Amino acid sequence: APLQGRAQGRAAAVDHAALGNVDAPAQVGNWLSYGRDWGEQRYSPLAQINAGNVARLGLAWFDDLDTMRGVQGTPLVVDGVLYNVSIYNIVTAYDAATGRKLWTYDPQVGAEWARLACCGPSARGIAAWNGKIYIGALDGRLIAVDAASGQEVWTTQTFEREGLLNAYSITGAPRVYDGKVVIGNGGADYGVRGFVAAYDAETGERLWKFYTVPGNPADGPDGAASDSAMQIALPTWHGEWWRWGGGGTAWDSFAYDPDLNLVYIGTGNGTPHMWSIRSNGQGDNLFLCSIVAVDATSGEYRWHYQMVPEEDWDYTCTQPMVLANLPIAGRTRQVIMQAPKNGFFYVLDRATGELLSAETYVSQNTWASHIDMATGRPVLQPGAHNTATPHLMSPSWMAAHTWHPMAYSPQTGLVYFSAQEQGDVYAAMDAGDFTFVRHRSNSGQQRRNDPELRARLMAQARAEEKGYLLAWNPVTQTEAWRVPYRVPGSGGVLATAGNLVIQGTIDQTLAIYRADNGEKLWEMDIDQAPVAGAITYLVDGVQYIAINAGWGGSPVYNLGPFTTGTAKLLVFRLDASGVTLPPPPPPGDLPRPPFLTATEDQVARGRELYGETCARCHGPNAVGGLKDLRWMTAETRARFADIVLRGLYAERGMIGFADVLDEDGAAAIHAFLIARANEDYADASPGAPVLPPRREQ
Ligand SMILES: O=C(O)c1cc(C(=O)O)c2c(n1)C(=O)C(=O)c1cc(C(=O)O)[nH]c1-2
Ligand SMILES: [Ca+2]
Repeated sequence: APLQGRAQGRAAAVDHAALGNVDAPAQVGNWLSYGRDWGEQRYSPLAQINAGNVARLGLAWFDDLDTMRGVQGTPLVVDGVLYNVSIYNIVTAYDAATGRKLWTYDPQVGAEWARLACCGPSARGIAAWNGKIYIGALDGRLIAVDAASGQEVWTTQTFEREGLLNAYSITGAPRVYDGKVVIGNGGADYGVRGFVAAYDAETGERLWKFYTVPGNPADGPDGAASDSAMQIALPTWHGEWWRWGGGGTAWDSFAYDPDLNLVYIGTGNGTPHMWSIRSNGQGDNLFLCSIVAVDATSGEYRWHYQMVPEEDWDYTCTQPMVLANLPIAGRTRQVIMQAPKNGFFYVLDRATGELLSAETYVSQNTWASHIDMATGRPVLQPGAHNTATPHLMSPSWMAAHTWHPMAYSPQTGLVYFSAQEQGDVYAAMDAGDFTFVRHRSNSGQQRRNDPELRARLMAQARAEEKGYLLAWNPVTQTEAWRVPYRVPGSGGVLATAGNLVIQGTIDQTLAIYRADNGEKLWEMDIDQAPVAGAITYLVDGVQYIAINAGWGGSPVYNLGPFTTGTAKLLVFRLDASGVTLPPPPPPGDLPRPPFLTATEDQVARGRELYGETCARCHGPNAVGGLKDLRWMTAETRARFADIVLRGLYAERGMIGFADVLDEDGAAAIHAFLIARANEDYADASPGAPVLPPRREQ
């Protein structure tokens, strides 16, 4: 009861008007918004934990989130109460010092949303304002709950659920800017028309709506805040893109400048991915893969900068956007920075959208050689656009950097983020062969032609891949330092005034580095590879670091036999002792795969169907997903069609796919999985008995 009282009293008392100035004394110990401040710097001025003493860091408390799925959420801390969000948007309030649970709110998102959302039931964050917590649920509900009690205050449905083009979902965190809740949505890989909307934080009433791409011109204006902007966008589209929605979803990042009264929207890829199908291979397709600045009050267009004209690669510019004031060419510039999927780091003037600089941060970039500073346009590499012939693109849709939180330290002047080099093979389907299917990946990619060329290119991509923590100087556009990892897939980043940079790693650790030079100061095995960003906060004079540790989401597939414990919320402080994590489950023997009896054609068909239907959750090439399908038991194999077609495991989120697959298709996928298991069994199971022959004669 006393804790409850404290939560009530304090959550209601917070001076949220100070959110624009999170460094006001009353706010220094809090973490009030997804990126901590409206400029999304993910930099905390707290320095009690610092480079000199971080070696004394220990686990203070943890909570088992009881899932093997990826947990991407950034918690919030408001005056001693930590609000966390787990999969399916389940929100729990804890005493931030002790971990004692105060309340849990489960919005009861249906398990089918594990499939209806492109990338699993992830939730990256929640928002706080004036005694309320805001949840953007996967199924499109924007829900306000009372911060003290966890009781629902209001709910608004933000998108239509029915109809061919309504494959929307919400994975990103809502933001509250001066009493307005801003939320976007995802679905551009399936086929939607992207939009962003703002709601009154007290009532849930919609204030404005901004479409990021034009609809069917025959339908006339939308009556939305974006109507004038669509006049700019429309001439850059060709063909009949609206039949598939066009895409351009704002599925993750926003930022806000209260002085300029601008909301910055990061937009995503087109639907279908192939430009040749979507727009007859013509036009820039505004506002795909752009930063669009709109007036916070009216939602009206102010400026845009398109990073990826002619979007053709599932490149998105929804990656974190960070506002800062930087000394550039002798004067202080108000900038917005982003490191999107395409491997370039951009610095723009955030008042005007003027491009100040852009440089690639990856070692090879097959998309563009450089950005032409006179026109602001990329200079594409020869052959960058997709044709029927498979070619290797790096960066690929897997991104040189994706949603994983990025941090900027005003103390070092450096930006920190998880970078990776992961190429992939692209080939465009003939427009005439493209059929659109609701709630399925509608990429327009062709995945069967030239298998030998593909295999060679894929082998090259795997041989060249890298993952590293990058410290980048945004003024000089050069690398300051890097920490290389074994493989891609490490998580989001936090920077603090204690000269610290904090990141969960693919080696299943939490690691802390010196912010100025990258020297490793502390690392702990946590039996999980966190993808989320850490936060830090102060309660009763003690500084804590918290992180959700649960691997998943953005495709990372080369983890090898990856056994972890369940996802957990971990909280650390100096000199904590006595709290230990339960041991991870033992690896266990891999079930030996059965003989492959299918034909090569059946396996190839299965590979293609797997790529379209299963890879998002189970990992590209059947490696590293939520559940590794190479190592199914004989019992699971016997039930394969019932699981895949008839939803035997629907309550776990694996709902049936009978609407897009038939018995033959399911059998082909099974054949592909058996083929993959046979390929990998010897390596994955060292010491196992000699492999059975690959194929029965
Ligand atoms: O186009 C979209 O609407 C959309 C949505 C999402 C999402 O909502 O998670 C992702 C992507 N695209 C995407 O391209 C992508 O690489 C991606 C990775 C992840 C993730 O959770 O790790 N989500 C998404
Ligand atoms: Ca996408």
